[in-house]
Amino acid sequence: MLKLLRPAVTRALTPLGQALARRGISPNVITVIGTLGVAAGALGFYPRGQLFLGSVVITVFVLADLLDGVLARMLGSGSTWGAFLDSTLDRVGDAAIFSGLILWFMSTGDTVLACVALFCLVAGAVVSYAKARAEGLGLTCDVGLAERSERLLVVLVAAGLSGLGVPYILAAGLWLLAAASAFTAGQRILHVYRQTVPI
Ligand SMILES: CCCCCCCC/C=C\CCCCCCCC(=O)OC[C@H](COP(=O)(O)OP(=O)(O)OC[C@H]1O[C@@H](n2ccc(N)nc2=O)[C@H](O)[C@@H]1O)OC(=O)CCCCCCC/C=C\CCCCCCCC
Ligand SMILES: O=P([O-])([O-])O[C@@H]1[C@@H](O)[C@H](O)[C@@H](O)[C@H](O)[C@@H]1O
Ligand SMILES: [Mg+2]
Ligand SMILES: [Mg+2]
Repeated sequence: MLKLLRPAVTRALTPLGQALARRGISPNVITVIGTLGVAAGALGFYPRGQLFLGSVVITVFVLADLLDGVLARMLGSGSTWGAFLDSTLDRVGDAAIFSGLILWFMSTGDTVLACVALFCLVAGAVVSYAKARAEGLGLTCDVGLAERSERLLVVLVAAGLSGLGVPYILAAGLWLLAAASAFTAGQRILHVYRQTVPI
């Protein structure tokens, strides 16, 4: 769904991409800085209960994940190493976000929400892995309700609003995300099954 915003976001990030390209900055540098920023924001703020500030910092750095691709395409067609680095470091960023929340829930004694956040992390990884593995096998898997952008949107907005004092929003967001991620994993598995098993 959020994929529809990609052309508009690309247009918005193009001037910044051009400025970085003129200075000879590599997309890989943006990828690494974005991941370090996401990890620092998530592990520096979330475990201390600073959920609003954490979400704002993570949002700023997670947008580097769009900028690196814009810059790469501006400089040519993008590199195989860059594509690998981008997807691999996305896993590090995702792990940091949910680990930050899990550490916060554990410190408040909320083991149920800690488990839900852990489920979101694992289910999100399964969703991304299913697509990567399918594409590695020469199949397609570009389907699903909750892709990474949607998952990030839900967790960042829910954590941010919770940090502003909105009650129950983080629990509601995480339960919703857990269900949507599990559903998406099912959609992708079915999509690959239909391509591989003659009916
Ligand atoms: C008060 C409320 C404030 C709200 C503020 C909202 C601000 C949000 C602003 C914009 C939201 C924009 C959403 C856009 C969605 C776009 C959807 C999309 O498609 O995203 C995909 C991206 C990038 O994915 P990927 O990395 O796979 O693609 P790339 O474009 O990078 O291309 C990859 C190819 O590029 C080449 N390459 C790459 C890197 C490299 N080093 N070398 C290369 O060669 C190579 O060929 C690759 O194959 O995905 C994302 O996942 C990031 C999107 C994140 C969206 C997060 C949205 C968060 C929004 C709001 C959170 C607000 C919380 C604030 C708290 C306030 C609470 C009240
Ligand atoms: O499939 P999905 O879970 O949205 O997300 C995936 C991302 O998490 C991954 O890092 C990216 O490089 C892939 O192209 C794919 O889009
Ligand atoms: Mg990217
Ligand atoms: Mg990425």
